[in-house]
Amino acid sequence: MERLLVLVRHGQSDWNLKNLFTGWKDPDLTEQGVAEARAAGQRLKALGLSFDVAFTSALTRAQHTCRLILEELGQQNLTTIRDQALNERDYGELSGLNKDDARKRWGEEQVHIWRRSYDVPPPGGESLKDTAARVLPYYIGEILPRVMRGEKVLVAAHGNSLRALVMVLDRLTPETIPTLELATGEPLVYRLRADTTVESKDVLKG
Ligand SMILES: O=C(O)[C@H](O)COP(=O)(O)O
Repeated sequence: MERLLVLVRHGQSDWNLKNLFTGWKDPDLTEQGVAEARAAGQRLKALGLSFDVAFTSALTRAQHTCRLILEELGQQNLTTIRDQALNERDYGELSGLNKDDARKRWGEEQVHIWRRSYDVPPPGGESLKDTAARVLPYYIGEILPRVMRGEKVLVAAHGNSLRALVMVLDRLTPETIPTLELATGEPLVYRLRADTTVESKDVLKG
């Protein structure tokens, strides 16, 4: 039985383009982001993949990405489950600030720690550990059981909500997680074993 799980970070958003911390703010995709999402769908289609269910967050950029991928696959009517458990990390007081301005104000190193460390939250926001504490129970309770039943599952979400998931799938540690970067619109195709661990991982680059 195939146990297929595909993770995709949304395409470029308006605030990615403007270099702003986004978090739970809700900008839509840019034109480039739309093209990235469609290209992701095309790459999945080229591999002959299709899905039985899709999951996305409560935020527009991820939902839009999910819709465009499904459109490219000819699966626009597929059951799509939205849940804020899959939302981007809450960036707290950084939300809406320019990332370069933040580096000038707090220093390169501090901003990098907020963005990429495992357990240091940005002011008023969520660390990756906090994000994992909502993403992983949702994965275990809602997503993984479907994968294990043989349903082919698409998850369209965010840089940090997916980093929390990839950390577990790829067995990264608090020490190695800071180097993990997820590109926009680049599907990660996982196949799982019967014991839920990863049998294979393919990154569909453009
Ligand atoms: O929320 C954001 O600002 C981005 O989507 C992800 O930000 P990061 O690259 O700082 O993790």
